[in-house]
Amino acid sequence: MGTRSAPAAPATPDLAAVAALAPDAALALLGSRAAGLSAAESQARLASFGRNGVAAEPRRHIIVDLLTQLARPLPLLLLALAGVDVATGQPLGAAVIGAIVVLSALLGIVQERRSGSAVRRLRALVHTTVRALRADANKAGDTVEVPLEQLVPGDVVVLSAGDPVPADVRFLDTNDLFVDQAALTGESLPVAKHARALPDAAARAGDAAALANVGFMGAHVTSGGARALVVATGAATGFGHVAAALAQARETTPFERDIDRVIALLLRFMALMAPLVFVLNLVTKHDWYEALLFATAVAVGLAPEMLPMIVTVNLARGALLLAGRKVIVKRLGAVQALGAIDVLCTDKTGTLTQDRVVLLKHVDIDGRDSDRVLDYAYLNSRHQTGLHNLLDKAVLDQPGLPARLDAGWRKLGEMPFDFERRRMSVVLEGPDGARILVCKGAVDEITGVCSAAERAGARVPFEPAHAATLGATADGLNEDGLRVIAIACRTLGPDEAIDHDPAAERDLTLMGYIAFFDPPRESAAAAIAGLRAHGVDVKVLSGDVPAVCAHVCRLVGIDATAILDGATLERLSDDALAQRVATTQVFAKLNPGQKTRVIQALQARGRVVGFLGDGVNDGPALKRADVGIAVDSGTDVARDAADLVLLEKSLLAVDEGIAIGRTVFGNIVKYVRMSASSNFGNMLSVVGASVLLPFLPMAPLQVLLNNLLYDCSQTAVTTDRVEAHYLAAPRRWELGSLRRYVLCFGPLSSLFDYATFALLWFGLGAARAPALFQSGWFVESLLSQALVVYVLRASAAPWAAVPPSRALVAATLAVCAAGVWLPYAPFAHLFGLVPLPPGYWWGLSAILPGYLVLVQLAKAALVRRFGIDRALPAVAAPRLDTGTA
Ligand SMILES: Nc1ncnc2c1ncn2[C@@H]1O[C@H](COP(=O)(O)OP(=O)(O)OP(=O)(O)O)[C@@H](O)[C@H]1O
Ligand SMILES: [Mg+2]
Repeated sequence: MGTRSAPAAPATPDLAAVAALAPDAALALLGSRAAGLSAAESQARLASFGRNGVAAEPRRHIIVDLLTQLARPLPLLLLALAGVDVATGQPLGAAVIGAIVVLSALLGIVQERRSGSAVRRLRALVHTTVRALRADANKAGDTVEVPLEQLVPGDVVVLSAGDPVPADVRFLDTNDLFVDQAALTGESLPVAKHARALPDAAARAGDAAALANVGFMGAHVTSGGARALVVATGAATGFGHVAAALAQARETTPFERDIDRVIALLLRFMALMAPLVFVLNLVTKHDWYEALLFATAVAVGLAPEMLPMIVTVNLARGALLLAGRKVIVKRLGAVQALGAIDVLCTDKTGTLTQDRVVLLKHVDIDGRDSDRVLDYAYLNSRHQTGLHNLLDKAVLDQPGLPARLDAGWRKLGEMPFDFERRRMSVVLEGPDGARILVCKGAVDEITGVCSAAERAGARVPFEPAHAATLGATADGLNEDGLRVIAIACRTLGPDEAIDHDPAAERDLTLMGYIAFFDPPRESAAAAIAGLRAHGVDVKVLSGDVPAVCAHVCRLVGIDATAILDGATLERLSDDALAQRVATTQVFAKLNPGQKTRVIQALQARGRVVGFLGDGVNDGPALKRADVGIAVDSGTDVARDAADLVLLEKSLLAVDEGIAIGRTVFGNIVKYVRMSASSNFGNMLSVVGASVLLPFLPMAPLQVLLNNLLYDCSQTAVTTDRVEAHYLAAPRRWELGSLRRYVLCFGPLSSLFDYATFALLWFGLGAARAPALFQSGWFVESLLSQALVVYVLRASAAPWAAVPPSRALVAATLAVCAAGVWLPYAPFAHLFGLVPLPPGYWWGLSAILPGYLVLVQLAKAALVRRFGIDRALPAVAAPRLDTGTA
């Protein structure tokens, strides 16, 4: 097969214009051909059109990163001051300021980059691929798996049920294609698509969603198949901006907003204090330049510049730990959110139950074995082109059937499955030429469209009188925990048209039932008990009937006494539903929209909700939940919508993941509390010293250096262990407890600063030696902040608490050693540091332990008075109803 020379990549054409063209003309317009692009063409186009992603973060050069870091008010101010230094003939000072500014920016960049690339590597493990035709493939019509992000306009892709529509596409040929574009247009039912030209498409350009021969990025194929031409990718897609907006909206979790609030709070504090420090020093020392320099340095010390970086590093560490448990993080914020969830909602099949469903029975309406029922079930599963789920697979796996039924039957039409109708039909022509509609689906949804039943070979009308006896068979199977699917048929009239209209599902004859054994996973009961022990409620959101849900729930230890079904839920107002979700653990017969409503109702009650699912019908719920968790073996739609992907289907991994998320959260809280209190303490000392002293209490450069060293040591907090109570229950951020913390430990640390001042001033004659005073405070401040971490990191006493991580110990030792050594370093004079007399060290050896002991006493008092940070309002423990597993 010859490949023509690569056509030039055209600009992205208008989708409506392409819709108006015949398939061949559409291919030509995009410079493509039916056999697809060649590998080289696709490469070239990828370079000019860019990746097919809405939120593609370009990899920036480190210099660009550095410049962005520096282009913020504080670094700019500092660099301006360095400029003043140069102008006033102090190049050394300028160099040191410059070095410190660049160093602290680099520290942030390096950490964030390391985290970023780790997360990107992990994400690459779960990317979605599409089958694309390659003009230069070995065999015409061969497809290659192409990562979704690498699709380009002109690519020809092959789509089938369960596939996401990977870009904006023009269908080239279709085979009973139905597409669900609810996420984009709000139509809840799948819409039929075809490949014919729509000459008037341009006139309806405003109503792109109505175009029946195009598919939109963000939709997915519910049934049938198609070959499609990629027209627009990435941000150029019609809904690219919508998707980008959605992605954006999703980025800020309550936790992230809390972090932003803390940052805003600290910035306000800084904005208040820095001018005050400037004025105080100006008034007392009459040197505006020194005062400005000092106030700026203080501002740098107070700026929460490291906080975003610490949060990112913490989350990335969590993501790596989760990867070790075979859980892949797609959105970094989800690590913390996973630790925060207090309800886990889960789908039933494949999560609580095993991946294998076994067909146990095929019976007529009276419960007698019937091969005819199985035959019809097989014909339906065999010819339907929607996703083959576990039920279809179990039917198709029946031995012996294919040989008997594969010959002689021809498919004429199909009414694909959807989660509103809960049934699907195929229209077939039998070996005898008769045309028959075969329908299978949920029992109520089938009997609703039946007017008769087959009993002992005869067709009996469907009268209310024996509706009860009819139901009894299905109910009996359900009671045994079997999933039941009803089978019904209708012979079509000779002139009855065949199309995709589900209205043809009427006047059916109920043939009987097929029943499946869907055993629970061995690990499910233990995992659910574990989740509950960790303060996480487990709720089941299923599309199946109440009886089957109840059966499975009993086996895995979920209380199923009160089951809310979809129809009842539909009648409840949002408020009423919010009431009901509190006491209900099991929700049955839900459609995808109702799964979402349950999650919203829980969120309205202030719950943090995780959702675990694997089906196409779980997509909206996965998006809506605070953390959407999909399984790798599930549908692409589910994996796309999820924040976390389980490589191994196991609830145990979720339970372990929650502990990791909580550790991350615990360490972030730890960092915020410690740095906020030490900042506050430093402020109290600086303000007092500014008023009392005739010189600056610490040279501006020393303030900067001190801050840099402390920040370095604090990054190791991300590796620390957290206390058991942090793991035991979900915790929420509490600004109240942060305030308490800061108001208690800030003044305490300041108290010991003043003790140091007194020692230096009265004991060591620093009144006439500013450099000695400044060096003395520099060392005390650094050591006390680095060491107090060991008291504040846990609510238990240091000797009783969980041991600190080795990295934290190493970082603290390094910083303390640096602090002791710096006054004696060969370059000490650059920072205005001078050697300290023995008297100072003696004094310090009393001040530091005194400080640590007092902090421990104060902390113990706080814990006694307010408890270890208040946990969430206790979740009413559900009654454990353990059946026999
Ligand atoms: N392949 C199928 N053929 C016919 N009917 C089906 C098929 N798949 C599902 N149904 C019907 O639709 C109902 C809802 O589908 P499904 O069980 O997949 O929903 P779900 O919410 O994912 O439930 P689960 O919690 O069991 O995973 C099923 O109980 C069944 O009655
Ligand atoms: Mg399911």
